[in-house]
Amino acid sequence: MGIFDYFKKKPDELALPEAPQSASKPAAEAATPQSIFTRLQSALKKTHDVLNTDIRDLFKREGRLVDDEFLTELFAALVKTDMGVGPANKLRDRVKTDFRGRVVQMSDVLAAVKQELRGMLDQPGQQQALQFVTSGPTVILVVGVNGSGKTTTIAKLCQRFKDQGKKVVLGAGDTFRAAAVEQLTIWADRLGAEIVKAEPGADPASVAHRAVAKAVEVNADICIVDTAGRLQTQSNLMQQLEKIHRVMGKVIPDAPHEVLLVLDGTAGQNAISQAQGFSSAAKCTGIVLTKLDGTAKGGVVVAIREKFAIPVKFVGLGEKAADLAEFNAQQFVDALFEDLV
Ligand SMILES: Nc1nc2c(ncn2[C@@H]2O[C@H](COP(=O)(O)OP(=O)(O)OP(=O)(O)O)[C@@H](O)[C@H]2O)c(=O)[nH]1
Repeated sequence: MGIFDYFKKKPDELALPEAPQSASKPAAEAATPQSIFTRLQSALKKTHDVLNTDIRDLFKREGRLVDDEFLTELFAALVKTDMGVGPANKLRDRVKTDFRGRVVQMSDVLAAVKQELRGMLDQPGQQQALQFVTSGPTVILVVGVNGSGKTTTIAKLCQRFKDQGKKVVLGAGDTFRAAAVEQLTIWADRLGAEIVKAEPGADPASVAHRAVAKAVEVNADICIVDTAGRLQTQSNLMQQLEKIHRVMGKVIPDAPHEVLLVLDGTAGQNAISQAQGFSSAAKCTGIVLTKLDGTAKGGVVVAIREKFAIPVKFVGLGEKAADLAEFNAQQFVDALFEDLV
């Protein structure tokens, strides 16, 4: 069911997305590091369970000799999370270097795996936090394939910015689908954000241009522009993204300041190939990996970090407006191996 269908339901049937809180959210409801970790932990439960079952199996008996058989089994357990062969090989090699020929406890191996994994996920030098400009609106363009969670992510970001007391303008740049415009309009109304839209079939670049101009006019802090879902193979649509870029830059010279590529976490390794085409054509500055809560392939974050020069900035942990967390390597690794150590 698309998110739009939820709005057609009666309020008491609305499991999601949740209605926004008032503009000034009570401090008690603000996300604490602990509550974010708990949410991350429950979102990663499927991936965690698959990995933990396999790793526990490796250590059925206390103390295990690290030999070729063990290393192959460890590799297989890691690869199942969809982290990719390269990262799984690296982790196996680390364990091989540290422990080969020795009898080890599970905690020894996991400490080494966790440390190596954190190093792989933490990429110093990358701007992981969203970059805000110091004057004028910060312009965020949101791109991705159909159904990856773009509109939901925009709503989540909008809620986050409104909670921070920021003024937000949304641009309904998915002019291919009337429902997408309507969906974003409902979100804008709920969240108290201004929205710029056009008739179905209108040029999305013109909507993007008007949205940025409106953000300047009303002195907004943030302008977030939606785009239609597209495949990297649709070269005309990919060129359209470049046009959207150009016209935004005519209003504010260095806009868009962030281009977020929304990837569906349930796609696992397929998410990687989606990212490859987009990251260059759309000059992406960050990735939002959605639906981590619905997948046992959460290890794909590792593969994305390994392959791309752009950081994972956020992860989607559910369908509600609050289910968006800034990506944090330490928390991710801890949530993945929670209970094992
Ligand atoms: N479980 C879960 N579902 C999500 C998440 N993010 C989005 N969804 C769901 O994914 C579906 C598609 O989300 P949309 O936001 O409509 O996706 P979109 O990319 O805008 O779709 P198009 O406009 O068709 O390209 C909806 O049912 C959302 O509720 C998430 O983090 N977790």
